[in-house]
Amino acid sequence: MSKGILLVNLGSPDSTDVEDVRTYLREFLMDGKVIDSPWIIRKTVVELFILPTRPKKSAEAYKKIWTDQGSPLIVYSKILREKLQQQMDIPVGLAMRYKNPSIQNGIQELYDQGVRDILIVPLYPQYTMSSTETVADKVLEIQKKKFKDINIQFVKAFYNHPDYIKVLAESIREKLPENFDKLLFSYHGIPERHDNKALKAAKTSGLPIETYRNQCFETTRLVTDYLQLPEDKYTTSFQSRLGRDPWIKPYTDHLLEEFPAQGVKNLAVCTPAFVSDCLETLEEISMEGREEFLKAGGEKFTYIPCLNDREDWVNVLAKWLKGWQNN
Ligand SMILES: C=CC1=C(C)c2cc3[nH]c(cc4nc(cc5[nH]c(cc1n2)c(C)c5CCC(=O)O)C(CCC(=O)O)=C4C)c(C)c3C=C
Ligand SMILES: [Fe+2]
Ligand SMILES: [Fe+2]
Repeated sequence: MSKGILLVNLGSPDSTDVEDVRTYLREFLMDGKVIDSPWIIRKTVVELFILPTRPKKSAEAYKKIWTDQGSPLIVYSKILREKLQQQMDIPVGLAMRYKNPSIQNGIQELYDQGVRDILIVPLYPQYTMSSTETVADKVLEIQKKKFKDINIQFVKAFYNHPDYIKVLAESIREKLPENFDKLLFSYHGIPERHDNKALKAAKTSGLPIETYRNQCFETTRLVTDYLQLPEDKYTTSFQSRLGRDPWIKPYTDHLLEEFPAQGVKNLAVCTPAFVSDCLETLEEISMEGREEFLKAGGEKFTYIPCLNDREDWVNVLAKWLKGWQNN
């Protein structure tokens, strides 16, 4: 059977218009793996409490990072796809979980090229239900409805893969300033409830317990071991909270405010839950987070970019994908 690859990232609004942001947020937040309450409660919360006000605020944030080519997340994902395609002799497609280019179109384009065996690559190093799992759900739903004659496989979470750890660590080493006081690993947060669900499922299935929070701490441990950083030089936190439920701790914004009083004046921040720079890294961390830290008395803030289209990252992905292609 003819093989092909589909990279899948989260997705962005089609533009920074408030209406486009609203449509995007509706699709995103109505996903039962993102807001995991019964449909009627989710619908009420999203339509009555989030969508009337959040799109305007989010559109303003998107405007600050938008490029002539569009959303950074999509631009970086497209460049990554192009560079990977140059190294692969099977088709490589790109799709987004929410909005465009859609997963359905991504599969259709591969199908039209004769592909019947697809490897889905969710561009998330750590696994959780609101990222990797919802990609798998959507792909399988589309396969069942429209592409019954194709075979689908998924790349697993790669947060602890030595190849990934090496490129992440090297990307950090290149940007770490001399005499930094602390390196902060800030990961996208999730509600505590989501991790508790994962823990319960792991206990009943007898599988190893790998909550999202554990995977993030393990990423930090492996990278800092590689870089041989002493324990007082780094810490881990979680960003991007939404709503009133408790999210996994510690919270990035709290640490950024507390650091200067603890003597952390020269801070570097990396964001390893994201492989492509996006709203959450460029606006929330590199703009808002920087401002918060400096306002609290910090002196130097270094944002360390995501892997984006780094050559060593493209090479690692190509190596993994060629392994599957030749299998
Ligand atoms: C690491 C992957 C991600 C997980 C896990 C995740 C969970 C999650 N996110 C929200 C709510 C929002 N996230 C938003 C933006 C956003 N989230 C991720 C990745 C993960 N989210 C990315 C890459 C982005 C940036 C997208 C871009 O276009 O650049 C947003 C939208 C922006 C905003 O209004 O703030 C929301 C909302 C929840 C509720 C959640 C888990 C339950
Ligand atoms: Fe998110
Ligand atoms: Fe955010």
